[in-house]
Amino acid sequence: MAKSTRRPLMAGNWKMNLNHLEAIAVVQKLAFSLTEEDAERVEAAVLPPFTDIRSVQTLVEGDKLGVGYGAQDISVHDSGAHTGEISGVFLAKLGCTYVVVGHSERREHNGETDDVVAAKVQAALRHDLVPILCVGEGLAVRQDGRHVEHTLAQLDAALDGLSAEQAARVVIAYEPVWAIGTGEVATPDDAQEMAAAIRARLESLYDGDVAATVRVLYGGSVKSSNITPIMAGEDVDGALVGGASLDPEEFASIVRYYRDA
Ligand SMILES: O=C[C@H](O)COP(=O)(O)O
Repeated sequence: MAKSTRRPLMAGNWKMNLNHLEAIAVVQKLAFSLTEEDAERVEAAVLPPFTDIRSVQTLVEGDKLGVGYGAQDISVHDSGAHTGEISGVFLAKLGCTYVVVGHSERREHNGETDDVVAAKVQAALRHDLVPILCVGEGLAVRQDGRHVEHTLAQLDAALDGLSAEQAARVVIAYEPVWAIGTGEVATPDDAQEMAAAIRARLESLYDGDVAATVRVLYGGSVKSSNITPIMAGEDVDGALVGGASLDPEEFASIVRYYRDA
């Protein structure tokens, strides 16, 4: 299956930015900036803080906006005595399509191990949410030339025990940690190298169309000025965008990357 059969996804991870009122303004501006052609060619989604999701849902559903949405994290549990945790049951009820799992910030600052990440992938799938599974190496690993091995080990751990049908529903985001929020963007060749390695690993793990259908995103200092060459990679199907997704016009320009392709 060729790249052209996979619908590009531009997902904006707002991280801990924008309150629920600001979220409404940003989503309205984003939807206003996107044309019908943009929406047909590229899927655009925002991943706001939990406290914004209800507002985004009301706006998107009420005005039938062509913008998807999801959450930035999910509990491994479905209910019970887990203070501060957010269940996939609640996210599904709020109409979320996506949930970010295994972001490097959570791995590093919240102690999320490969086992926790795998449990979160399973929690997402249990509630029909699409996990955007983040994998990627830090600077020292890259400098040692072990970036492919490291990233594929994270991938193997996160997908452990999934059936082909489950794996086919996952979106994978390759995010080299050294390129996140630093302005240091991986080259288009770096992004393509890892996206191809991820797809080859899926091919070896699963029969059928899994490797050909799974979307592999790149994340790390993506902007409208660098997205088009990154998207030229045969195995790169979109981007997980942090800082640049907070500006609706800039994010809309990223969604419109194809106009410069
Ligand atoms: O989830 C998004 C990534 O961490 C990239 O963030 P950034 O675009 O601000 O570098």
